[in-house]
Amino acid sequence: MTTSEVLLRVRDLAVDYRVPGGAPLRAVDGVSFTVRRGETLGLVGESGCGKSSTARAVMMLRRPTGGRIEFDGQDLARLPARQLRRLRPQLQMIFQDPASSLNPRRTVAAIVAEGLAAHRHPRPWTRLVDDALSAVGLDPEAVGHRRPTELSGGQCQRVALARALVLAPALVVCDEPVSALDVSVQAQILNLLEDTRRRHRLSLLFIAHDLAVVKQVSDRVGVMYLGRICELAPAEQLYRQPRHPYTRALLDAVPLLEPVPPSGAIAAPGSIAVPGTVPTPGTASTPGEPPSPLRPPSGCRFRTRCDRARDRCAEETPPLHPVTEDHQVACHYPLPG
Ligand SMILES: Nc1ncnc2c1ncn2[C@@H]1O[C@H](COP(=O)(O)OP(=O)(O)OP(=O)(O)O)[C@@H](O)[C@H]1O
Repeated sequence: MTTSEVLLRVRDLAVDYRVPGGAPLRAVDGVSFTVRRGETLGLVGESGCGKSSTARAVMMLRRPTGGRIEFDGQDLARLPARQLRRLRPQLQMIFQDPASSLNPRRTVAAIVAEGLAAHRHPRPWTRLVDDALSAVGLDPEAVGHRRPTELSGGQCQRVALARALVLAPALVVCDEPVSALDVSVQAQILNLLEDTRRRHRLSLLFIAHDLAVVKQVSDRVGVMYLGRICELAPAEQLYRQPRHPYTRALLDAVPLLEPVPPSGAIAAPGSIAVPGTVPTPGTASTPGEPPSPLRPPSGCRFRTRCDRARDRCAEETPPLHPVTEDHQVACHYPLPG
């Protein structure tokens, strides 16, 4: 992969939180990945594994404790404040709960213009705001003067995306962008994100706990467990042939989407309704709860829940290493390929 293909390179990222009495909580520990230009990288894992902390660090909303975040070749943590401010429009984020991330007292048009004002974009803004709203499938005439409380959850997430797009970003970090939405609306927003990525040649860092959702939009997927990436691979490969026992357990525990058989089955309640697909329930589940990040297990962090664990897993931390080109696994005893 050449440097020019990579838009974001995260190296050995660490994020700590202060907690009362004792050592800090390390929420992200040695995470490395790249996001290529025009690519969607999915990050998936159970609640508390460090996905949002990674996202906030990439956005420099929280200063990393260690490691590097290189955006277009520049290390964000070491950039002078003025240069970081100049880069900001290129890095945008959309959040889980669209309604609460939008100011309820402002009109939709004013919300979409917020970034233009913050970055002192020369006026007039009307055309840019209207174009951004149209790009996310909203009629500027119909919604521009409304307030978020008058809109549905799906419409609010479209407004949040328009607010990001109006600044012509190169990277949009999406932190659980559909998990607060109704199932039928989720599919529309995922399709919109995919369509927007293609049309604007955006890179997306797409974070979700739902494997089916991540599968639908991602080119490559990183699986996180207790602050670390345990597997990183092209989406199709990861879902077809996971090599880490944790990824296998996650996949076995959830319904995923498969092509509809010729007879045309109906999607089960609670699944994502994507035309031409139907969920296939798995059998196994991930045993037990993840350990606390305050006291992670020695060696491999997954070993306390892994039925393949041996002595070595408690003694040595498995590094993320390639098992095939583009497919990396952090496991001493990966599943057969
Ligand atoms: N501000 C904070 N102070 C202390 N601990 C925190 C803080 N934010 C997150 N954590 C802890 O850091 C760990 C990682 O949290 P994070 O929110 O990044 O995970 P996540 O995978 O995004 O989970 P979720 O999907 O539930 O948000 C968790 O143990 C969490 O309790």
